[in-house]
Amino acid sequence: MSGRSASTKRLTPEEVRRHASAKDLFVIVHDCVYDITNFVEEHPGGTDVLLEFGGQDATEAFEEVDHSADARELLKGLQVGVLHSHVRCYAPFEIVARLAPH
Ligand code: HEM
Repeated sequence: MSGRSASTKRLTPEEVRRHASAKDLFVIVHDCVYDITNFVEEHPGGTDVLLEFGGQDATEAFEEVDHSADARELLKGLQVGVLHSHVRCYAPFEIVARLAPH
């Protein structure tokens, strides 16, 4: 296999910041980069909040709302990369799994 898969592509914050419009929208959550362009219209919390965080780090806002496991699973399919300083990142559903008692 050659090259990196989409989910391990490394992006700088500057690169992520270029995707900040409704037609091309990335957000960072826990150092993972997600393309939420096709999800914006379906977001139960509305389009405005997502646009507000377009191209930026939405981790705190995402966690403050206490999103469900479904919301966390949803992000799984939307990952396009990882912040440049990281080899990999943990998606929100993985973080929950790691925090859960064994
Ligand atoms: C970036 C990825 C995001 C995804 C995939 C996502 C997904 C979802 C989903 C599936 C729900 C329905 C309730 C649930 O299952 O928890 C929801 C609700 C909500 N989200 Fe998000 N969300 C995201 C980001 C954000 C951000 C950055 C905010 C900023 C504050 C936000 C604010 C809300 C609010 C306020 C609700 C509650 C809506 C209501 O019940 O009336 N979300 N989100």
